[in-house]
Amino acid sequence: MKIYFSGSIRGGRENVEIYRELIEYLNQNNEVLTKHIGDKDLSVDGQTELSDAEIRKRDIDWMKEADLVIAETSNPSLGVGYELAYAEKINKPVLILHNKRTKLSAMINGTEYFKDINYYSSIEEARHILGEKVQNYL
Ligand SMILES: O=c1[nH]c(=O)n([C@H]2C[C@H](O)[C@@H](COP(=O)(O)O)O2)cc1CO
Repeated sequence: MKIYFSGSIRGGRENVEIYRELIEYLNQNNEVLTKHIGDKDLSVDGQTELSDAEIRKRDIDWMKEADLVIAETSNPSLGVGYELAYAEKINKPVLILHNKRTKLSAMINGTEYFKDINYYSSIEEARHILGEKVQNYL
């Protein structure tokens, strides 16, 4: 299955290690199209080798190609929020992972389209959730 993994870049890179581990785990049995999100060398500046218009076009194309969008929403990010709304607009299945420490935005939690919202407190728990749920989207 092709997965569009969504996570914060310019919103802050504090959770990059979580993104990296989850992408590595997902990529064992799937193809993650957005592996760069887990790249520890990618800073808060984002992918400076591309223009912002090129980034947006590539990412929208990847999202259209993907079977599933997985968004890690713990670190607030305008891009992640935009991607979630875009996934809703094109009717792409969405699974959300959110750390229990913070409260998810009402604009996401209050959207009926986002039914698969999963709260976790450890990376093991997050991996377990993905292990249980991703296969349901096959
Ligand atoms: O360099 C980039 N590359 C890229 O693929 N994105 C996309 C993928 C991420 O899921 C999302 C992150 O948005 P933001 O940068 O606003 O936190 O936007 C965003 C940027 C920089 O905004």
